[in-house]
Amino acid sequence: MQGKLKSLFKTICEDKLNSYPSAEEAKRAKLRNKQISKTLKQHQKEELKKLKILLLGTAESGKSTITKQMKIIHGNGFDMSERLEKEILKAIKSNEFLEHTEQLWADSGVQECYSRSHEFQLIDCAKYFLDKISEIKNPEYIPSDQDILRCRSLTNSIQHTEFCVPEGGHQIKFDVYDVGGQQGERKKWIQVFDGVNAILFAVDCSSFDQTLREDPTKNRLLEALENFEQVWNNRFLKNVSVLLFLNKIDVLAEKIAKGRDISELSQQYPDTFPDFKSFTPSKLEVLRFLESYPKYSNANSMHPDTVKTAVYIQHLFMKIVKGDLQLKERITKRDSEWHSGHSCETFYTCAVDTNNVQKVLEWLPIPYNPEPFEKIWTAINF
Ligand SMILES: Nc1nc2c(ncn2[C@@H]2O[C@H](COP(=O)(O)OP(=O)(O)OP(=O)(O)O)[C@@H](O)[C@H]2O)c(=O)[nH]1
Ligand SMILES: [Mg+2]
Repeated sequence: MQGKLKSLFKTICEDKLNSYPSAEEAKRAKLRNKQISKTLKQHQKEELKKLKILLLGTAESGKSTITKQMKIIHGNGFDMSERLEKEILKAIKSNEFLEHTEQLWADSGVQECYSRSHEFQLIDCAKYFLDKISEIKNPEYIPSDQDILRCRSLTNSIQHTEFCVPEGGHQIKFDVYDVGGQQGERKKWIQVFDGVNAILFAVDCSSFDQTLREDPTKNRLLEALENFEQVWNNRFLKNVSVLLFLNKIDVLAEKIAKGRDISELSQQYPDTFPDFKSFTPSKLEVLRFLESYPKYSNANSMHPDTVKTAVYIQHLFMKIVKGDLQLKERITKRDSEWHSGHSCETFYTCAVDTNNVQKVLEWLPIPYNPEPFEKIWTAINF
């Protein structure tokens, strides 16, 4: 018995001795600890310089096009393999197909049909590519940046893009999330709401006379307003500021020049769309618009109703921001105190125009700055 106790005591002592680290091991553990906390601190610092941007908005509003612009302006652009992978090249069936398409596009009946394209579903870029079939027919054809920007490809999963922008001696990392805007895609949006620094909400301003692809009974602009109302009043986004991109101003200008008129909506939905004819934008509002589009400053280059329509649409979105317009009964009414943690700034954009987007994006690192949006924007631009 005594012998057994003795050996047990010996085993315990040896185990205990083994469990204590040697001086050398303790030193190494301390060093490892130091390294880990250094890495953590470094990581925290990097996290601080990271901006998570969410691109939201209904389908075909231009979210993916803006992401492509970010890649061109701040990323590495598109390399040859990406260009050759583009849908444009996949869409070219054969030379014979292109010949027939070219002949059809030259037909007056088809042109007449195109002039009424707001009455059916046709992608925006159709005319752009049909006008350049002779170039696309060339076996040497390689899509240009503009061709890639015009190319339409529906987003049906959450797309993540990263790029860095130098700012004040350090790099700000942008984490951009592009989502699908069709009704069925929007339930996925909540997955990326966590830790968002800013929302970039895209609106197709030219869509006032079109209906949704996924629901032909629903007006596209009304859908965009309702969707924006949901985002602006979402409790998870209470402290997230919104950059509202009133997009496709070029398409809007073309439509107005052809005689399309937003006042038709006032007749259909008088509670949402106030009388357009009696609406007059202020001088400052016109100036703000022209600053984004200096080419329209020449009175001959733009129908006067273009700026009027763009500002009219901006007012509709601002009414939602101010709580003066409620579209969906089920959306909880929030007061100005509830909204005090975020703001909304609007921009008139043309997502396929790199200069225009660059001008707007130059301002993007600013949400990193603790100053409120309005103050900075006013100081820089007006
Ligand atoms: N002319 C013109 N075309 C635009 C503009 N913005 C986007 N487009 C075109 O509109 C089409 C749709 O744009 P996308 O960027 O794919 O739209 P999206 O919001 O990502 O759409 P979903 O992925 O379905 O949510 C593309 O063919 C773009 O080239 C614009 O400002 N002007
Ligand atoms: Mg998309």
